[in-house]
Amino acid sequence: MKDAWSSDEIRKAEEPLIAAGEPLMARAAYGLAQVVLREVALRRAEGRAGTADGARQGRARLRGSLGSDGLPGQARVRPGRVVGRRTADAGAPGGRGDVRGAHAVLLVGPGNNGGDTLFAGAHLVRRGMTVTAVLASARAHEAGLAAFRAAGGRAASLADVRVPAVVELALGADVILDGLVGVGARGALRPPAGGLVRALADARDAAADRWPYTVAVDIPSGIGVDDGAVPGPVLRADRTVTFGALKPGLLLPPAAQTAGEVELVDVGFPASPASGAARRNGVARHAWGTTDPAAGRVLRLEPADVAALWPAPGARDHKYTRGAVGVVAGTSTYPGAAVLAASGAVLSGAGMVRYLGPEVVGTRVLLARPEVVVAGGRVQSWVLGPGVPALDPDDEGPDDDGQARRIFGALAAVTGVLSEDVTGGRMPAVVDAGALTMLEHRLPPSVVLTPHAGELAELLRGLGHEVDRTAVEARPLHWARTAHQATGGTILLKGAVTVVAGPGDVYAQADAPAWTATAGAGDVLAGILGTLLAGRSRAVVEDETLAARLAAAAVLVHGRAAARASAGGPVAALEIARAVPAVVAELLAGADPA
Ligand SMILES: NC(=O)C1=CN([C@@H]2O[C@H](COP(=O)(O)OP(=O)(O)OC[C@H]3O[C@@H](n4cnc5c(N)ncnc54)[C@H](O)[C@@H]3O)[C@@H](O)[C@H]2O)[C@@H](O)CC1
Ligand SMILES: Nc1ncnc2c1ncn2[C@@H]1O[C@H](COP(=O)(O)OP(=O)(O)O)[C@@H](O)[C@H]1O
Ligand SMILES: [K+]
Repeated sequence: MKDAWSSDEIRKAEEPLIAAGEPLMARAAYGLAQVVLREVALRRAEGRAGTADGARQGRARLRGSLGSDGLPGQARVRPGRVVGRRTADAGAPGGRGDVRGAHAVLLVGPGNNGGDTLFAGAHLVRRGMTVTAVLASARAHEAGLAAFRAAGGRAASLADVRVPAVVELALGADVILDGLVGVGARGALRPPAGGLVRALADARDAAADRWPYTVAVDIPSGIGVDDGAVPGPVLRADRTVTFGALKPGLLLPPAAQTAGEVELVDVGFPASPASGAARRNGVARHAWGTTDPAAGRVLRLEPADVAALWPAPGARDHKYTRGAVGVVAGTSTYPGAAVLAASGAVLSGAGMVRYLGPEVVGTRVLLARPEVVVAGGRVQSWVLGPGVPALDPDDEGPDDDGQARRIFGALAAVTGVLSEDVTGGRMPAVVDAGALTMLEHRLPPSVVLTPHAGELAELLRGLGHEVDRTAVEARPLHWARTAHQATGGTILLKGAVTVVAGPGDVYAQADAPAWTATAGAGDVLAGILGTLLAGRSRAVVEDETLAARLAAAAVLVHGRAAARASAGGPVAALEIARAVPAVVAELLAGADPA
């Protein structure tokens, strides 16, 4: 599990170590320099191994690895992907490659983030690189600047060289280090750093793959460290080298999409933040109800976590103990969603899937998945709403084949409004698509709402918030938490990075390739989640934080299945469902089904 520490927790971790004289900055700078040396050497070596044109190719390969649209990854790299922990002085794999003559440009701010960058720059100079530091403020870290100059680095003030000249300098470099601000940043980058970064970001967009490899120091300068916002200009990085612990903004959208691959340098922090034990004992729950973006941890599940959560059957299980999923999805106009949701549920291993809906749709579901029982009966979770039109209060007789009536009935049951005798009682549910417009009662956290940004904006508007899709995309964590507080339900906000917010920790999952953004993919996810909730139905009702964990697990499996089905190319929603069994098998076997 990836665990992000807030800027306050970073400070609290640093204080005793600095007081004890631990050389944190030296470790950070050394680790940063090793990564830069490794990446520069790697790209050079790749170029040299090529044709007679190798030298030129080598130079081209030193350039950034983002797509021409600027988004990291798209089909190639998952946004905000976090690569393994690396100790500052271990291995130094890049240390042995030839980097002589390569040119680095350092963007240096006034604080310790600039200090890290200058000390790292000194290492690069000593390894034979030509390094130019652009000092964006009147102040710079004194000892760092002295060490950099003593090593032979050149430093120029932004006030003297001006922004256009820095852009030219950057375009001619092999690698750029963004050390303007780190965890001490507050709000959008102010002038002159803000203007410099805006110009560099524009130049990066225009230059596309001719832009130099860009490394963010600790964080991409200008992101919201704790909430993942992008309040102003940010120079997107190919790689972020972060110190001591991950920061929430490196996991959360939209900031995570500016970080490239994230690499952690161990500077000697403890294994968990100082407040971690207290938070795990429920302080986050007490803090719940505030809009403090730092309340609750920001986590990312990894394959081993999902394997531990997955309700794999034992020898004594039978289909009823494993959980039946009730699916209310699709209408005669939109029958496909029913097939996709039911397939997602069946192929993730439900004991049984029951389908409730018009006969014509039930027939199609049976044709695709003969395992489905097209009849009512006891279930352990509901999947409500895929392919069901939104409720229109002005339309007296919606053309929904009675699906809204069925959904209202199930929602009354899962919220405890109807008695157990009639319906089976409180149980977990997935509320998707049209069912998101049918919420009448306060929800328990065992009900997981699965909107995309547009649907969440609509839901929030119905609750009196002035918000549109763009606003939700700008602050997904904030709006997911707001919706959780307003409805009581757990919110799974879909996107390239999916955010899950419930009564406790927040999950930010980045498992799917961009090809997943295709009609019907969300219906499959609803089915997968329905199976996970049914498999642990009672526990989900009893432990109010479990639904969010299972929701994050469903997102991981869905994303990995999409990646497998895509194999770098287009993917159809039903193929995502078909890839689920192999992904689950690999997870349970302890493998990483990347
Ligand atoms: N304290 C330490 O010994 C360590 C700190 N580390 C580094 O130190 C960083 C934190 O250092 P600092 O606390 O000095 O803070 P930063 O260097 O992150 O930034 C603070 C400086 O930036 C300015 N600033 C803040 N917000 C700004 C904005 N929106 N626009 C423009 N300027 C802004 C402030 O006026 C201040 O001068 C970490 O991110 C990390 O890189 C690492 O070296 C590990 C050890
Ligand atoms: N850019 C992206 N990269 C990766 N996954 C994405 C991206 N955009 C959307 N997704 C995922 O694709 C799925 C789309 O679901 P949704 O919008 O509900 O579609 P539908 O309702 O048609 O099934 C979600 O799982 C979402 O997280
Ligand atoms: K930075």
